[in-house]
Amino acid sequence: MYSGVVRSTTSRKVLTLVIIRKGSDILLGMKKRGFGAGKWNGFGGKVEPGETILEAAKRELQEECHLRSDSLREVGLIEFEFKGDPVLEETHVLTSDVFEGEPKETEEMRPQWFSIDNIPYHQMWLGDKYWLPLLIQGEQFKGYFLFEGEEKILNYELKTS
Ligand SMILES: Nc1nc2c([nH]c(=O)n2[C@H]2C[C@H](O)[C@@H](COP(=O)(O)OP(=O)(O)OP(=O)(O)O)O2)c(=O)[nH]1
Repeated sequence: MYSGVVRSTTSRKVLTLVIIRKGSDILLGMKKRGFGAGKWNGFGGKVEPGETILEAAKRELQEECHLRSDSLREVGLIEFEFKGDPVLEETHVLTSDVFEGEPKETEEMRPQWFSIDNIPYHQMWLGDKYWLPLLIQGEQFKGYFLFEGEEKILNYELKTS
């Protein structure tokens, strides 16, 4: 947690977010329902009790787009906070370019490959344009984003390690 940031959070939700790469493409999914619906995003969700981060990331990748990967690496950790919401979302970002299967649409996500030169940032979470380029460059990073609603960032911090 960063110094100097005043927090009023009382609990944490641990989440995963997987970005699969293939050459100069990344795989995103259009979220069809629930939190973040209508946005392109990586694949992920809540870590269930008794699961490791890695197990949860693999499970969500398979559930949401039918890809399997035994080579996911954690490269980023981002805390998302929403003003007025006491829950801090601790999001573990993992990536790999080794996977099995073909991306397949599910009830949750419609997957699509995007060139890294043509990422649809205008239809993604607002903070993604800050940290996703770091992942693409192969960097490891830690970040914090304070949102007001879904469409405004009040404050953010991002550093590479
Ligand atoms: N790219 C991006 N992803 C985000 C942001 N904030 C945020 O929670 N996410 C990710 C983390 C998770 O992968 C996902 C939210 O997970 P969730 O567990 O609430 O979604 P869900 O309702 O589909 O949950 P589940 O049932 O699949 O576990 O969105 C953000 O600002 N940018």
